[in-house]
Amino acid sequence: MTTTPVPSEFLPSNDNLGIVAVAFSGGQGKGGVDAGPQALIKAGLLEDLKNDLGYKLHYDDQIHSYEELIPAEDPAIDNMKRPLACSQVNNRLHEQTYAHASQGRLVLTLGGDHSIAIGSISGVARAIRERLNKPLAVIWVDAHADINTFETSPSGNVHGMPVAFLAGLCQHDVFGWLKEEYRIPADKLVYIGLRDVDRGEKKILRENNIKAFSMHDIDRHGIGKVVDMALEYIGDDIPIHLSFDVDACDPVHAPSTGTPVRGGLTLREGDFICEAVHATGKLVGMDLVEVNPMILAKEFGADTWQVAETVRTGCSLVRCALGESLL
Ligand SMILES: NC(=[NH2+])NCCC[C@H](N)C(=O)O
Ligand SMILES: [Mn+2]
Ligand SMILES: [Mn+2]
Repeated sequence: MTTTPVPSEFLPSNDNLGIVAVAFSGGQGKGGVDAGPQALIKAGLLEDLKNDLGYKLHYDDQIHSYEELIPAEDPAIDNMKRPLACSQVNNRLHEQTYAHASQGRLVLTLGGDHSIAIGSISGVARAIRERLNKPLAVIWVDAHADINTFETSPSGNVHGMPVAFLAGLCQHDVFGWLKEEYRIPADKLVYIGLRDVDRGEKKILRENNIKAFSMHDIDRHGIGKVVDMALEYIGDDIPIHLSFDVDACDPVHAPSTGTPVRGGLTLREGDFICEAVHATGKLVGMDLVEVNPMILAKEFGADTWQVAETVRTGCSLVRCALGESLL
């Protein structure tokens, strides 16, 4: 395969980092995931990025809850729960990540549930298309495929649907703002870490020939080979957005999340994926989502090791993707 590398002047200058903190939980039913960004920031993540990794941070010092965009009444439409909140928050977030990315900044979005990838990724994709005339590749690291359409979703939760909207596999008037040129091509999407995929999602993955590396593939080939294959599949000619759902990691490392699934990535496997993506030099955006400090706080109290460990895992993943090296 011959590919033209992305000209370096179009890639983010490696010291300018745009940050958007998104306290949104409406893509699913469990409260507390909106407290994720605050927990990550309180743990010192932004200081680490600034002081240890040397980034110039572009952060508005706000944890956005977008209250003004969330209607009091928001009944389900076509099986989508809280459709107006999900759409309006993502539309606003889209403008925020677009504003950073169009100025050549690498964009870090801290969630929040995974529905926010609709806004974060579409904003970056729009800027990349304008600046480079190229699509955006997405590496989606997750226990789940999040590719249900509103028709196939067993839960009606939008955090199980972002990829379907982003890849144009489903469209709905509620998300009418999500234009064609903000979307990502299904053949530049690759999954790592899948282990809990709904029946309807498997059909969508098969029918659209979407590249996916499950935990089974990681067991068989090892994480090094799987990441090599994923990066080779994308090719070296387009920028990458890394969308990391903390539940990709095993519940041993990330127990405080809304939909944990056993048999996941070790901390090192998660960190390795991030390090390898960083090493490509083509990372233009990252999401870190689904850290929910309340999940286990309810059961065991706020200061349990489970909450601290999940936050620590989230911070580690972000630092690795942004260039923390071992030596
Ligand atoms: N971002 C997540 N944690 N997604 C979990 C999705 C679970 C399930 N597949 C659903 O559609 O509801
Ligand atoms: Mn997940
Ligand atoms: Mn997810």
